Amino acid sequence: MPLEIYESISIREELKKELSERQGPIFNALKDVRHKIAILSGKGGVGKTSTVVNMASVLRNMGNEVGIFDADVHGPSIPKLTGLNKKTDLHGAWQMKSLETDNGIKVMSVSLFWPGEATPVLWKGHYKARVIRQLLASVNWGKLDYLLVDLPPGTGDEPVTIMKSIPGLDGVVVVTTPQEVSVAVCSKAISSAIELGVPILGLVENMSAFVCPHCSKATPVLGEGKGEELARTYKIPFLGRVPLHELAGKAADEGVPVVDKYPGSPAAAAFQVCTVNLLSVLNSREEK
Ligand SMILES: Nc1ncnc2c1ncn2[C@@H]1O[C@H](COP(=O)(O)OP(=O)(O)OP(=O)(O)O)[C@@H](O)[C@H]1O
Repeated sequence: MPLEIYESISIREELKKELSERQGPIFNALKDVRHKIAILSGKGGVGKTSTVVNMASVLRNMGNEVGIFDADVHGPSIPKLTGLNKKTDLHGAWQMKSLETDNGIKVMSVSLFWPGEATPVLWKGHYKARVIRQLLASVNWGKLDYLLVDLPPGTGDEPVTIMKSIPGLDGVVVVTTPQEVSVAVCSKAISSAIELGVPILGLVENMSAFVCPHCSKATPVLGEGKGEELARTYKIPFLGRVPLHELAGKAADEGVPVVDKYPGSPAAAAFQVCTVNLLSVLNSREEK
């Protein structure tokens, strides 16, 4: 048997062990969190963070207790997209306090205590992983129905290390655009999650077509149907497609999820559908 196969088997076993961990500081911090869902994209800039904040808001608006953990150390944009510009406090040795958005979503992100937006994070891989694990363990999340984790983009060991750090992870939601270049990288991310035994809860196709704000005509500027095709290939639930829409970008710049700022817009309606579909996937998994 080739060496790589031995390696992947041992990584998979290690991951399974960590995901089912029933002790330790991270397990304790997350013990009252019912569902833990990570959002993965492979390629950067496809709308992973937008999916996180909008799904979180839809869940919150349904009356759930919701948290967001921003694990994207290099481009932590959750606070910006949720209008959080306060800084959090260090309470004693690594005891962190999450901050709450206006509608009561708990948020933790490196950028909440980082000195300035222009200051880059120059941590090495193993140190980054340690900080992320420490952050996860030191936040008092309390009782949550859903914790959404914004993973860093990529298919390397960074998102994998973070997934490994979350005991009892329900699975991942994958986000891609319909563009060939995004779908290709995304399929790598899906393969690595499958290889590691992480359940894929569903796929969201973002920026699926440009909706003209004047005539409402939809034009598939980044291609058509490739996300859904990818979901079919891997037998992953297709959660829905979100159009590229002016109001989604505008809401992000205003620091409010589009589902709250422009609830009647096509992008808001689409995020709503994707979240409801995600909930049915979770329910059907629970019934099994
Ligand atoms: N459906 C959409 N319509 C219009 N603009 C969108 C849409 N989805 C995302 N955007 C915009 O595209 C940009 C990238 O989105 P976002 O930050 O969510 O992507 P990301 O995949 O998380 O990026 P990164 O990999 O850098 O973290 C943002 O400016 C966002 O407002």
